Amino acid sequence: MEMQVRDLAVARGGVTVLQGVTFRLAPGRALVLRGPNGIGKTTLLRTLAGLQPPVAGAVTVPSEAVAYGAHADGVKAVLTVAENLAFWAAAYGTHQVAAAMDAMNLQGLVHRRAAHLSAGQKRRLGLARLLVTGRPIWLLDEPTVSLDTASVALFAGVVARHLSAGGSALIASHIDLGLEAEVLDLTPFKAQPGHALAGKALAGAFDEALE
Ligand SMILES: Nc1ncnc2c1ncn2[C@@H]1O[C@H](COP(=O)(O)OP(=O)(O)OP(=O)(O)O)[C@@H](O)[C@H]1O
Repeated sequence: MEMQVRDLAVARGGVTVLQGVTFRLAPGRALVLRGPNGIGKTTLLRTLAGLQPPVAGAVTVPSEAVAYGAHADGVKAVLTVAENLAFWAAAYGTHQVAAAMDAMNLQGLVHRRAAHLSAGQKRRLGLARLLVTGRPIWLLDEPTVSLDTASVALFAGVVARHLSAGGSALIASHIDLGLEAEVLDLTPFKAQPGHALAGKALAGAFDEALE
C-alpha cells in the first residue's frame, strides 16, 4: 500500500509547526525524516498515525494500515514480555508472537515483567510490537534510542525484512540504520512564526468582535 501525503500541515500546542509536507512512500521503501530538534518530526508521525488531526492537507492511507512506534514504548509494566506480546496480538487480531520474540531476541526474557526490563530490553519489546501488529506501514520515532550496537543491527535487519516483504517505513532518526533509504529533510516545510491554527484565529476574531 502506497502512502501519499499532500500539502500536509501539522500543529502542536495550537501552533502549526510544519506546512506543505508532500511525499510518497511506496511499498518496499524506507524514508528517513531529518531536521533539527523541535522541527516537528514527532508531530508529523503522530498525525500520520491518526493520533491527531492535520491542520490541512491529505493522507491517502487509513490509520488502520499503520503501526506507530512512539518514544514511549507502550509497554505494560505489570505484564511479562510474553503477556505484553499476547495482549497486542489479541488487540490486532494476529498470531505473530513467537516470530516477534525471535526477531527481537526476547526469548531469554519471556517471563520477565516489563517493569523489570532494562531500558534497551524494554525498547526491544516495544519494537517487537511492530511485528505483532501485522500492519504494512511502520512509523518509527527514534526507534534506536537505548539500543546497543548489536540491537541496532538486529532492528535494522527486522526493518530490512519488513521492506523485502512489501512493507514500508517512515523513520525519524538521527542515526544511520544502514538501510537503503531516501531522506526527507523537513527544514523547507517549517511553518512561518505566527501561523496559528484556523480555530484559534477564528476565536481571536470572535473576541475582537465582542470588544
Ligand atoms: N504538548 C506540546 N505543547 C506545545 N508545544 C509542543 C508540545 N509538544 C511539542 N511541542 C513543540 O512542538 C514542536 C515540534 O515538536 P516535535 O516533538 O514534533 O519535534 P521533533 O522534530 O520530533 O523534535 P526532536 O528531534 O527533538 O525529537 C517543538 O517546538 C516542541 O517544543
